[in-house]
Amino acid sequence: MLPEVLEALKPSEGQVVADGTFGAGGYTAGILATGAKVLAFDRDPTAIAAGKERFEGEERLTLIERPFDSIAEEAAEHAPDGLDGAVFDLGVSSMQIDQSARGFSFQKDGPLDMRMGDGVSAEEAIAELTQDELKTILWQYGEERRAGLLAAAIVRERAKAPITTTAQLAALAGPQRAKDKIHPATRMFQAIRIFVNDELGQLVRALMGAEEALKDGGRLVVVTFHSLEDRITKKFLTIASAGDGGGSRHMPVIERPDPSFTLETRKALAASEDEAAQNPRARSAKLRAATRTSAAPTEWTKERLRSLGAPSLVFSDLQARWSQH
Ligand SMILES: C[S@@+](CC[C@H](N)C(=O)[O-])C[C@H]1O[C@@H](n2cnc3c(N)ncnc32)[C@H](O)[C@@H]1O
Repeated sequence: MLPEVLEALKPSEGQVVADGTFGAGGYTAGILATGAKVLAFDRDPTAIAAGKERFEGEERLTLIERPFDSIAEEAAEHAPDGLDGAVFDLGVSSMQIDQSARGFSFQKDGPLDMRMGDGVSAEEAIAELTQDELKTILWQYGEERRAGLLAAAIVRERAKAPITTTAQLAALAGPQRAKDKIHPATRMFQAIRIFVNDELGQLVRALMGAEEALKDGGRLVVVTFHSLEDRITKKFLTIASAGDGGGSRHMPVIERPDPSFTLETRKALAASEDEAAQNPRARSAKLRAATRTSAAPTEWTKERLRSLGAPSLVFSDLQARWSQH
């Protein structure tokens, strides 16, 4: 969604923009072409190494091999006057999915890894988590209706032999039948990948970090690929821009007196028909954008988000314990 991202970010010469998800550098190249400087993050060392080669000698680019929840800290160092923009193009890159050795894909057999950067592998998680913990992960991060059944199948299987490959794990979900729109292992793989990389915790902290790091008038652009990411982003922007996103009988809207963002997209933008036709992944992409106001960041947003926005697992001891390994 590069054209839509650039339209929303509006980068220009002399500005400093963070690309939270450098990947193959497509967005970074588009931003650099406007004359802006880029602070680009990727937690994947291979993405950063390829980027150093591709952009060798580019003085307006700073490549940072760190998770993007460090955005406020890095911006304080590299852009002390604040960022003019920040973009997050969430999820895994096609480079990562296509390499079977990274273990992201159930379509190709490979070691059960799924790490974007360092940390604990999916193999270790699958070997050590309890059946209840597995069930919670599959339910909350995969919205998998068969969470209980699959957690039990994993525990039964690993009692016989260690689960070390993507094919072994995928087989537990059963074969794809003609009536299945998606492969039955899709949600299980999504859930474990999100858990292993603490993807939703990263997102929550990055949104809070962007609130801190963007200057007055700075643009925030987030491209999501599944409903959990989109819900958190939407909730955050609703909370930060006006109220708490409540409004039900159980959860009245609470207006924030000093909104830190103004919404640029009330409804998320989708990829163009052309892009969706060429790139299947783009079909589920949703872009949301907002502009930072001059209001100071507050703990208020964080507290409302915690109580309303994300699956409870994001804030749990279980997730914290495993992401600190
Ligand atoms: C969808 S790709 C980005 C593609 C990029 N926009 C481009 O034009 O090539 C996502 C990238 O973000 C990285 N990534 C995902 N989550 C991250 C995080 N929390 N911190 C840093 N990098 C992350 C992944 O390693 C991957 O390389």
